[in-house]
Amino acid sequence: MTNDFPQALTIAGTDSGGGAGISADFKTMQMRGVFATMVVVAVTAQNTLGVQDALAMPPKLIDEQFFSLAADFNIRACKTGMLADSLRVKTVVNNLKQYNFGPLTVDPVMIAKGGAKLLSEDAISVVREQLLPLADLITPNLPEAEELAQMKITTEAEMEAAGHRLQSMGAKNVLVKGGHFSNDGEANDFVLLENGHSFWMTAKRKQTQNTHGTGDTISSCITAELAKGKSMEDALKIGKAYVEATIKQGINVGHGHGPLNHWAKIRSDNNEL
Ligand SMILES: Nc1ncnc2c1ncn2[C@@H]1O[C@H](COP(=O)(O)OP(=O)(O)OP(=O)(O)O)[C@@H](O)[C@H]1O
Ligand SMILES: Cc1ncc(CO)c(N)n1
Repeated sequence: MTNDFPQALTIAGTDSGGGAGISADFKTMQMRGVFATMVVVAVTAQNTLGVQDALAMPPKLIDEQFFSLAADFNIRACKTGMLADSLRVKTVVNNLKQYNFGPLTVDPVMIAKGGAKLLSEDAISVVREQLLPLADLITPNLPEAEELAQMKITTEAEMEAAGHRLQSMGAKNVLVKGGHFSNDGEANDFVLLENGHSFWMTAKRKQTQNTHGTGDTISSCITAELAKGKSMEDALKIGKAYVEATIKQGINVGHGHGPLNHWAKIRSDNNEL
């Protein structure tokens, strides 16, 4: 058997509400034509109104999920999302060092849109020192970039400076997401590539509260594209186009920060990218 259909892995937490975390990753990878697999690090009781409860998995069960996947699949790209605490970050780091699952995208998830902590305070330094250096791509939002780069970010120049700092700390490529940037009409993200080339990915900001899972969706789309063999630059551009489409072609589900429309179509579906 050839086992060559594009396969990707998400290492993250579940969202019972279906909009973020592994739920968003699976929908995104499925829509991008990639077979999705998962390592569940934590389970959350969550909906569009917030996170009601969470439980992290025993490290042994995390190890066993990695082992099961490595024993059977041909995973070509992987990503991390919610990692809960320092013990789980270390467990994931150990496994990533043991197996080759292709390029690693680290989405350093810390706080959910409603304010719930998805990563304990003491785990931030472990992410910075042990996980970030393994990353082919790191995709922080602004508060996460501030924590990891240990600097304030209030301007686009500071977004660029944070990107350079994160690269100097060991991440090969960096995407600093501007969804939290307090400017008027735009949602612009800064990209710094391994070869030193940098650029901005721009989009008009949609006025909507249905943005639950945007970070998970862009990082899992990039992971799916990398699993198909796209270059980092093309994967990033497709990720941006896809998340923009899932927001703009929105749906209404739930009573709070609603989920995205993962059925959304983008230009690259006509092979323009
Ligand atoms: N209202 C919006 N309109 C258009 N694009 C948006 C909007 N909000 C966020 N984005 C884009 O979505 C992507 C994710 O950005 P964001 O900074 O919101 O991530 P995040 O905080 O990690 O998301 P989450 O925690 O919900 O998963 C970025 O490309 C950002 O520019
Ligand atoms: C499980 C999980 N992962 C990530 C996020 C961030 O979107 C969330 N809200 N929940």
